[in-house]
Amino acid sequence: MNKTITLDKSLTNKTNSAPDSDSKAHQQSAALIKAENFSFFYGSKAGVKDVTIDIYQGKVTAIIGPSGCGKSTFLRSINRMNDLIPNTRTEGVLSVNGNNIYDKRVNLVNLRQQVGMVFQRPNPFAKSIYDNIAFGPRLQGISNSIELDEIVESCLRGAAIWDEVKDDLKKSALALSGGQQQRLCIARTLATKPRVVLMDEPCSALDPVATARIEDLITELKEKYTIVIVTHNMQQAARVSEYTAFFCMGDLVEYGLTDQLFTNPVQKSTEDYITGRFG
Ligand SMILES: Nc1ncnc2c1ncn2[C@@H]1O[C@H](COP(=O)(O)OP(=O)(O)OP(=O)(O)O)[C@@H](O)[C@H]1O
Repeated sequence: MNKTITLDKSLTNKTNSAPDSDSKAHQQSAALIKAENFSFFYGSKAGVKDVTIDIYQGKVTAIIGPSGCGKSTFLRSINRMNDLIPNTRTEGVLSVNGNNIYDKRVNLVNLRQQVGMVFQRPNPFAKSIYDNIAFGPRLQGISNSIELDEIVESCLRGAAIWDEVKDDLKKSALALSGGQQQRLCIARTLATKPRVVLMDEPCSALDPVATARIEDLITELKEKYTIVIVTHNMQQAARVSEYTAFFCMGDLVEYGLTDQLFTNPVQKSTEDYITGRFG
């Protein structure tokens, strides 16, 4: 992943591309993430099977489905977080910006810099607010204090938390509320200048007010980032995403525009899930 990122312009719609009715959105965005017959195995058991999907740049894509259907497995595959689990393997291709991320030559540090991740529970470092944000840039070799100050401010602004913390940058991040901690973690992710932000149920530990702030933030962030969010909350998927992928038992069952998938699903199992008949 040392290559400069350029869009793969040759992408065309194929299985599990979003439907043609969204031609306007297609004109404006290209697939940044592409899975082609991608499977991820834990031992002999597939967590996700034969997934083919185009995920569009600058859009929010929600991944929904019942517990154990492979949502997190697929999400974590996009920045190879699952690599840490022993006895796992993949089949097929998963590419980001035209680069097969499971190619042996991929530099994982670069991959995770370009594909950041926000987890279920906020996980700030036991450091100051400032040092949480400056951590990644410092690792990337930035030591100039003026430059670091600018990065810290712009990332905290980008994550809609600057006004709340600007006078307390030396305070421990652990002293923030849960919702503030999650926005701080989003700011920390932005500090490495990712192209993609993966979010694994980012609001599951938050109250409704903090959840609403994160949802507003997601809507703002999609101007600059491609966001993929796993959520159990279908209302949240409907509120924040343009595209939704419904997984069931490791299969990608249906993928399309969020409005269409929720109002006029093609597959019976999608309809059963979104109407609460199972899951
Ligand atoms: N570390 C692991 N080792 C072995 N099997 C795993 C591991 N993690 C997940 N699995 C299996 O892979 C399948 C998909 O799990 P995954 O966590 O991706 O589902 P999920 O849809 O995200 O579930 P949930 O909504 O409950 O978080 C499940 O059958 C699960 O048991």
